[in-house]
Amino acid sequence: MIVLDIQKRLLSAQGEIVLKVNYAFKEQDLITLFGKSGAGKTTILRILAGLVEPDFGRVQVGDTLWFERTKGASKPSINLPPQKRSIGFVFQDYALFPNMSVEENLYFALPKGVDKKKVAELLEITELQALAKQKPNVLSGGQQQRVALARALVRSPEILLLDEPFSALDSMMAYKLQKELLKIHHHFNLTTFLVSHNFSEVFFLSNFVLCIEKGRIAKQGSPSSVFLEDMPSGKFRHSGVVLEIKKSGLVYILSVLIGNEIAQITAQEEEVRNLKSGDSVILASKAWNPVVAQIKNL
Ligand SMILES: Nc1ncnc2c1ncn2[C@@H]1O[C@H](COP(=O)(O)OP(=O)(O)OP(=O)(O)O)[C@@H](O)[C@H]1O
Repeated sequence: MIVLDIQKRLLSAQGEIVLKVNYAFKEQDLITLFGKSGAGKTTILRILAGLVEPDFGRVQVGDTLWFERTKGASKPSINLPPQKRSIGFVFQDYALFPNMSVEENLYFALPKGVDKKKVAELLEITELQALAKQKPNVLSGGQQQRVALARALVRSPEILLLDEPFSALDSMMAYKLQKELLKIHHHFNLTTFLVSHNFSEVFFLSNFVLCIEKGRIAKQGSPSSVFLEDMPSGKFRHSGVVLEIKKSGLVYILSVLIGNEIAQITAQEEEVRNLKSGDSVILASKAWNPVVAQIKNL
């Protein structure tokens, strides 16, 4: 279990909010932190990493306390520094060293005494061997992201923290890397915390979602239990994003992007009345007919 039982006062543009999280996460889950901008998602990652100190509370990983400070105490009784926490993280801007090659970026993160084979293994699993001698500035965004991911894994962390790692990538590249992330998550038995705003990403990757609203847990559970209440059930169910809604005679033709594929279905006026391009939807089947339902943002 990873226990996060913390409180921290945050200063937001709307004034002060209190980040208050008390949850025991299952190890080896892929957990998405979901919520509006400013809700406190990144701060949760930073508290886990030891980069931000809660006002009081406890962070415990398995039997080890990483942080503990009782309410009213003048200082924490335990506060492991980031380098002592078994954590790897990848932020949106990748933060690679521009003057070092791909493999040098990885060697730099390798702890003393660890076999250099670890770097070779990670270059192989992230399919970066051919680019090992290149500098980051000649790599595509997706390749740089893969280097950042490989570097985060050099210290064999138990926990991987990802702050919107796919948001700067086009949808094809993001999908490819998401598949790779799943492979890595299982291969290294990681517990992964991912901050994401993207529904297809949440459904494709995570088995647990924590919705944060103004610093509090608003909802938690599997992606379908959190986002698909009152949604149609059916033999197939895919989440996607509406690209286009066109009227064709008495019905509407809806183009929906699901992963990298565009699906076109016919829909009735009542199904599309409140929909617009960019909305997230679920496509399902009811008595062999496709139906569409909007996913409501929290
Ligand atoms: N160390 C800190 N002390 C006080 N306030 C902070 C601290 N770090 C962040 N904040 C504030 O807390 C609020 C939540 O920030 P955070 O980055 O966690 O939000 P978020 O949910 O990740 O948002 P986004 O999706 O926009 O990245 C922000 O208003 C921020 O200014």
